[in-house]
Amino acid sequence: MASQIADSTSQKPRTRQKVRIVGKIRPFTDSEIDSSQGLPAARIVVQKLDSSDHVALLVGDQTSSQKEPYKFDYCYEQDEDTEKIYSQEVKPLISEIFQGSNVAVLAYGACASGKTHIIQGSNGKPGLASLALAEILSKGKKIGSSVLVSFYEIYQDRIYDLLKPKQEVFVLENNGGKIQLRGLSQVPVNSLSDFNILYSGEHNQQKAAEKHLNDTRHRTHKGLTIQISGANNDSKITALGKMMLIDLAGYEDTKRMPNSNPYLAESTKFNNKSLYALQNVIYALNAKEKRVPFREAKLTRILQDSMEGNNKTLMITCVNPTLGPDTIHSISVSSRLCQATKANRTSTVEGSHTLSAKKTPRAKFLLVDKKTNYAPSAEKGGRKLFGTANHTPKCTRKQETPSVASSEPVQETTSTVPSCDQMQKKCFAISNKVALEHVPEKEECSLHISLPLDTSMTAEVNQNSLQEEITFSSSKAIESLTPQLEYILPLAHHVDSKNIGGPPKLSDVSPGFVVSNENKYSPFSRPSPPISARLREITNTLKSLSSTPVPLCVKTPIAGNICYSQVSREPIEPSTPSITLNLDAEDATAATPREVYETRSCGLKKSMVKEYLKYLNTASKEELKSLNGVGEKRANYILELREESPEPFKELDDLKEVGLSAKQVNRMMRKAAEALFI
Ligand SMILES: Nc1ncnc2c1ncn2[C@@H]1O[C@H](COP(=O)(O)OP(=O)(O)OP(=O)(O)O)[C@@H](O)[C@H]1O
Repeated sequence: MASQIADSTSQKPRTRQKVRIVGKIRPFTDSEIDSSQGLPAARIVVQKLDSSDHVALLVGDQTSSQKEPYKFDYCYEQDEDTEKIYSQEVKPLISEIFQGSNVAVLAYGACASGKTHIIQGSNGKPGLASLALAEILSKGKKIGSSVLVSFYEIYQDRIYDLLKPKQEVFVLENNGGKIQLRGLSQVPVNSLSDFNILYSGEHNQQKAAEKHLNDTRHRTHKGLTIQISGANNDSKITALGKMMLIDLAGYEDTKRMPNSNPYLAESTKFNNKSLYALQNVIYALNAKEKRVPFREAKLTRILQDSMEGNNKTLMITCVNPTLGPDTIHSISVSSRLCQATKANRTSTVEGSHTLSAKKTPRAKFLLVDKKTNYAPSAEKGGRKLFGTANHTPKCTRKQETPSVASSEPVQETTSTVPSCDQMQKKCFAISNKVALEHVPEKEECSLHISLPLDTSMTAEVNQNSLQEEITFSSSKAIESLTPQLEYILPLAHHVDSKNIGGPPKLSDVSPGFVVSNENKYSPFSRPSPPISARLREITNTLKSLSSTPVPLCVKTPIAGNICYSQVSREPIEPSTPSITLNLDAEDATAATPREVYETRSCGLKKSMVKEYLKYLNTASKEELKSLNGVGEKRANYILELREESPEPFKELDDLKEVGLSAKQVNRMMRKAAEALFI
């Protein structure tokens, strides 16, 4: 092939991306040469871009009129063989796995672009798998570690063990977030010949040269995992790093496929969906996005622990020199992944690659398959309505999250309203004081206050610091703590309203009187009520903020020095913590009704989100289907996720895993909130 290497341009070297993307142009095959009656004309040119290895691929007419070429980290040309790719790209990664890192090597491209040849080898030439394994075995022997291999394929988004026929493999996430493949066999390998027997054994796929184009079984993703194990002092096997090599299924535009084989079209659709998912992951990693959508497909789930963190990934985009539309698509996608940044997430998708931009619709680059319920990306940079449930709440108006009832953008304003953080600190300060001080017995009385379910404050304070009693030693102390009490007392309303009809007022709190809550709730003592009921409770509390509190504190005379109350209350789910206050606190700071309102609203939003996520993590299929935006398929997928991980939804962002966009989540939560006011 005639290729030109042009001199470097003025372009600066690009920042190193997380996923390295190189191209490999395969040589023309005999049949291609035969059909063109001689060596076909070169239609692809590799141009060096800068002093680093970065290159541009000029394809077809672009050689003469190219404005923006397809950029790659590097590209191997037709005459460069797999050994060269191995020594330049893969061998340097092997030392990393001996230091505990994981590495993924992916062969991506259109059908017949040379992916299997690169990974598995063909025509007597070894592929990357054998070359890497030989090196790993030799290194491993030197340090006394052993090598285990697994071999699997992903067919229609299901994983099968290729070393154990018909054995399905399940991706699970343990409590520590580690990915585990249940049912996948790991076979110890001591020599390259052992490996070759396994690799080309009867369970293995057909070799590249023997593939039948109409065979659906060869259109699968095929993965090989080489795991290194060491022995620690207790002789327990300890896993070091691993290398995953994946021969991805070829990308094919299903619209161009003949209708004759519906099974083939179906499996191709699955393959493409998982390829989109993979592209989304690579894009997110290279653009250093906060959220990487590993859960979109089994393929990406498997790769998660080899791609995230400091692990390294190499993607080799195989290029068929005949340059069909699928090859152009693969080149275009790879180039964009290579240049992924947060800023060009949307702007580059339309791209200026005239040739591909028209033929590669934006949706495909955004890698969202709208028909799929499990592979959506919906990365639209949408505003979060509620923020995330497990973040420290921020009540100042400098937040990005509008209120439940309003979808108006939140203005950034300066305000004296304290944040939830500040309020929490106040409460911590109060409770800490109690722990330190002994109140003179004669003057003491107790105020037991249970906070409503999961206010922002209780979530943080409950488990560690709060006591069951608030003890007042004198009227002076009550005065000094007035601002805090104004904040805390209304919180008792949630519990108290059932029996005493309203929150205690400040005037009820005085030495010699007790306001108490005798209930001892445990959040785990009984099943949670339906989410609608719980949300209604939250809303009631919110409503109470806008109404004048009714003085309904129960006062009981002091018996001796011990203050107690006989207020009977129904236990209410979930547990509401009690707090202990000391009125001698000297560092009391002001809390205005506005502060109270801001703080509580923030807590309510957080509570609502938390309850909603808890519901998604525990509800039955039918219950899930009753939610706005959840149908049969999505409910099934949620159940599937719950099988893989005990608590798949930890924050609102996780709902994107089931194909909900930020906008949909926003709508979902708003609907839930609205329902409470009907
Ligand atoms: N570097 C190479 N040198 C010689 N022949 C090659 C090379 N790469 C690929 N080929 C040949 O090209 C043909 C297609 O290659 P291969 O089967 O590896 O493609 P593929 O991308 O894996 O295809 P599919 O997507 O259908 O699985 C094979 O006949 C293979 O032998």
